[in-house]
Amino acid sequence: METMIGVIGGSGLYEIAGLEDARWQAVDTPWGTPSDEILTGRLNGVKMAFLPRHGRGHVHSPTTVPYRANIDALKRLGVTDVIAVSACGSFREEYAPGHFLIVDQYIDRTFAREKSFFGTGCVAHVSVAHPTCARLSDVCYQAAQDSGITAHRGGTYLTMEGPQFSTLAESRLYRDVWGCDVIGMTGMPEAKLAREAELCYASVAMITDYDCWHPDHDAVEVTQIIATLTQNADNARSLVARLPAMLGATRAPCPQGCDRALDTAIMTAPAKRDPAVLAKLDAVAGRVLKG
Ligand SMILES: CSC[C@H]1O[C@H](OP(=O)(O)O)[C@H](O)[C@@H]1O
Ligand SMILES: Nc1ncnc2[nH]cnc12
Repeated sequence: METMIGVIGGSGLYEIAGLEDARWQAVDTPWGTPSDEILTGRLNGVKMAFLPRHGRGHVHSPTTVPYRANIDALKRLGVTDVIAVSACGSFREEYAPGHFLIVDQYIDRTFAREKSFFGTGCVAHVSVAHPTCARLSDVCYQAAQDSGITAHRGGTYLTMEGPQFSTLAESRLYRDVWGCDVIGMTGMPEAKLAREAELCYASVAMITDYDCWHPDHDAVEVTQIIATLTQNADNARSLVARLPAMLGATRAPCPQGCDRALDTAIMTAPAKRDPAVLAKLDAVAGRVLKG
């Protein structure tokens, strides 16, 4: 199967350079309009798609990012592997601003977002026990190291609703009691939706601050995040630029089964499925619903 790499750029990463045949493309979805047009092209012969999560100019808040439309649009374009880049606060002394963390677990504290493509008319339950793709995460970790970035492999991303940053009590709870490694506002439901859409998904957290728990550092502010991101956006671009050569133009099935997540997930009996709901699932679940 042909590889197509989808990159979701977070705060501070609104475009990538160097694509051949680059063009910004509007994609309509049954779930609404994505955050922005999608930049498509090729890098080292591999198809690429880039979507700024908040839109160019940072238009969408973490709550209003159209997560379902974004994932559907990438799937609809033929994306197979999604690399999600996110600015995150650190709960660990040794994960310092400027470092990257390849996330492998989440705690989802969001409450004001649509979290599934499925529901009345077509109910499905996918596993998110291992919400990121180990194969793709390994490649991201290697690409970070090859780029000279201080990178860490594996950690838990606490996703808060925002848009305000945490209180000190929340920060201490997430760090000292729940053992989380980083905090951000966008990792969920994005990762859950990518799994429902049978996309391999890896999360690259760019650490920008120590949130507000650290006695020797001021509580996080946007100016601090932007300053760290400005210094590190080139690192993120360097990581992304290495991915096509590492992943190759064709791909074998995911060893973890991310690309077959719906094989046993749909509960609603075929005769009871709502045709209007099925029509909306054409891109996300077409593989299992067509048959
Ligand atoms: C810029 S301050 C907080 C903002 O930055 C992160 O966004 P993203 O995950 O898209 O890089 C964080 O989650 C908040 O949305
Ligand atoms: N400390 C923090 N809390 C939530 N989101 C963030 N994004 C970057 N730093 C953050």
